[in-house]
Amino acid sequence: MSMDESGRRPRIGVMGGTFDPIHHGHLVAASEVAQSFDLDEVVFVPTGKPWQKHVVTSAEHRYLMTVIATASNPRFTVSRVDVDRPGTTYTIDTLRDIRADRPDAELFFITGADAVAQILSWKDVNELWSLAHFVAVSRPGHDLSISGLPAQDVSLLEVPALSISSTDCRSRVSRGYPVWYLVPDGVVQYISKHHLYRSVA
Ligand SMILES: Nc1ncnc2c1ncn2[C@@H]1O[C@H](COP(=O)(O)OP(=O)(O)OP(=O)(O)O)[C@@H](O)[C@H]1O
Ligand SMILES: O=C(O)c1ccc[n+]([C@@H]2O[C@H](COP(=O)([O-])O)[C@@H](O)[C@H]2O)c1
Repeated sequence: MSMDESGRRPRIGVMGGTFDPIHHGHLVAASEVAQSFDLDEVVFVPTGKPWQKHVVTSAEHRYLMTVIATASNPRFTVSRVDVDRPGTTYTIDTLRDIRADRPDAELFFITGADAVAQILSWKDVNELWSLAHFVAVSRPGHDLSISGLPAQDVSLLEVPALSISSTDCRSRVSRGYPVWYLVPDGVVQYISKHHLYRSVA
């Protein structure tokens, strides 16, 4: 996608996450930011090897569940940059790779309230602000605060509260509880077909 006839730069959201599994909290957050920030596209970027999270499932399964969950939305796409890059996943590399792919675009990195609270611990945090505008969305159970972060580079957005987490989805599957309506139908079927989360919480 390049600049349109009016000279407007494409506005691209980047939704990074471990997505183990992807759920409706992620999808609503991306959809709301797309609406509020007039985005042309949201690129979902499943992590390869996140360093601040215990990952249960292979990157390939998490990537495929993300593709299934986003397939019906013409403005949602999925990138393999983090899955394919060897080594630990850092957002600084994610944003550099997406920028290299979309040199014309304005990037908006989407994070939930829990993730943004940790952002000062992220690799090369002071360089992140020049690569993207950050949008921190509300999440039940977490205070939405951006104190200590550069105000011109970070926005706050209230989104419909969905009290869903991947941890809870994994736990429910392992206990034999349904995850229908917490994750997209295709993801329910993918989890069942590949016997994911049967013995993990
Ligand atoms: N219910 C939700 N509402 C708003 N934002 C969310 C929600 N769930 C996750 N996010 C945000 O989506 C991004 C990716 O989240 P992630 O894939 O780690 O899911 P998670 O549910 O937090 O996973 P886990 O329970 O395994 O820690 C993060 O920025 C996170 O804050
Ligand atoms: O760059 C970092 O150091 C860093 C540390 C923790 C999380 N992140 C990113 O934040 C996003 C959400 O991560 P997570 O672990 O909550 O799924 C995802 O894109 C991660 O790559 C990035």
